Amino acid sequence: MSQYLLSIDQGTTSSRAILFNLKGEIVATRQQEFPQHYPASGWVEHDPEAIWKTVISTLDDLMTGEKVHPNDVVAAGITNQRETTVVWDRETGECLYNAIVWQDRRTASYCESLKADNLEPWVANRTGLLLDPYFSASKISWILDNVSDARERAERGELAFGTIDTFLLWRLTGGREHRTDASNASRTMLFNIHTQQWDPELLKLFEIPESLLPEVMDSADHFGVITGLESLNGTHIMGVAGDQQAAMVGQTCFESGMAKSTYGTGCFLMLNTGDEALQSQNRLLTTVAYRINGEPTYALEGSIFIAGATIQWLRDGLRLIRDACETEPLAEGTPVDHGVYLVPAFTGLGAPHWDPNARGAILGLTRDTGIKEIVTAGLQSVCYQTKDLQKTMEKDGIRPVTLRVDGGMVVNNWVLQFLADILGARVDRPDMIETTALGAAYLAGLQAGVYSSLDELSKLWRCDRTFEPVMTKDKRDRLYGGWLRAVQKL
Ligand SMILES: Nc1ncnc2c1ncn2[C@@H]1O[C@H](COP(=O)(O)OP(=O)(O)O)[C@@H](O)[C@H]1O
Ligand SMILES: O=P(O)(O)OC[C@H](O)CO
Repeated sequence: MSQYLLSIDQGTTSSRAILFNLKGEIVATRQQEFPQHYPASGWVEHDPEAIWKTVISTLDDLMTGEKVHPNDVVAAGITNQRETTVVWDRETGECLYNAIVWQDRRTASYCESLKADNLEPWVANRTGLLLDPYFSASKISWILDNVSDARERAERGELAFGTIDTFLLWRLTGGREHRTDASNASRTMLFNIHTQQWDPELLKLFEIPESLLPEVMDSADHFGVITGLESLNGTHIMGVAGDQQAAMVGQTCFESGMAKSTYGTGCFLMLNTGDEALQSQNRLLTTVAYRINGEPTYALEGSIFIAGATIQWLRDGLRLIRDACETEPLAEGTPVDHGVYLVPAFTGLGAPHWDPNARGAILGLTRDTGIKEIVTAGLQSVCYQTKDLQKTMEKDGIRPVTLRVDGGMVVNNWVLQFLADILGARVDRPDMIETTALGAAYLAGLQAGVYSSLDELSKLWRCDRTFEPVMTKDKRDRLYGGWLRAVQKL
């Protein structure tokens, strides 16, 4: 009998079910996209039922298609797009409103009003986060204030809130378990990262009844048992982590100073700071990387809202390319100093600017500008934004000892070479780039006793390719100077 770990990876644009063998190698994958809804400028929503459908159909398809019996699955893990907020009725399981997605900016003015009351330092001290619509708290408040009767029902204890992990766990366990893990809780802006508990003062500030909230567990823990999904009945869910934190586990960045950067829809650079919740003086976030045996490990995070989404926009919005893989040959045939800068502030700017009202721009256009310059500028924008994060970390006196990259974009060798050049630092790509799903599987495997320690997992990491910087410092400074001027113009 073969033995597997199963990972449920619920991302911003698609849901994936991945089966790993116990060496952490992919055995089979299923993936399904679902629609994005943009009901107003700066608003982004998902239909939670569409998310649920893609999750169960990828799971069913994987298990039946690969002829795997639930008894062959040692344990399952869930990893998810973070912050995205769902509120549902505990009795009927019905959602009150669409999921409000992490990218959604509708609560920008509410967050501004809290900032105007000088509450940001107070909130940041407790949560490690900045007052931005990105996080769940203001999204929950919005639902309670805008859906008819929601506040009264919440006060009567009839409603449940969850990030996507919690929503899926609730549904997969037939409404039995209302739980999350510390990494996801740390993105809500209601969780005190020092006490590792929901913070009553923050609940008061955001006017959120405590009865809405899930129980907070370790990231490797016993979350519940799947019922009502024939292909997986009886499977134990033993790992949960937000997708960026799961990627950190998948990349085995377990030592203080190790960093990973994930290039999917957005880009999220996280640096392990060990048991110290190091606070940035330069607008990076402090977050829980993972919690194991009750011990939190913290990370500094730089969040970039738009990375691979720029390439999707070049494909679907501007129709300059038909497929993301066309970007690599186009960039290879373009000098890096073509003078065009694309600033993809489609949903505002994240770290280190945190400007929800900024919007995108293309600068430096001339009569010679063509598709290849604009596409190359799109790829470069992702690297320049990573440089912004590196500079910000340096201001905090921190330089990563290693930078491991992953996510859908890192198949692009040109991007990784330009990244190494513009950072002036080595970039390592592992042979397995599905590190988010792998991290959730590792957490489940740890809890199930498949792996005895984090050290054992570290030994499984394999490098596919290292990218060393070759660009001169002069050229790097010149190119990056142009980017800074472009951002300033916004
Ligand atoms: N060859 C490529 N070059 C540049 N970007 C790419 C390439 N292939 C995929 N991408 C980008 O990677 C992203 C998909 O990565 P993925 O990790 O699956 O994202 P997510 O989990 O956020 O949905 C897409 O935004 C896509 O545009
Ligand atoms: O869905 P991804 O991979 O772009 O990740 C989204 C992040 O979790 C948002 O914080």
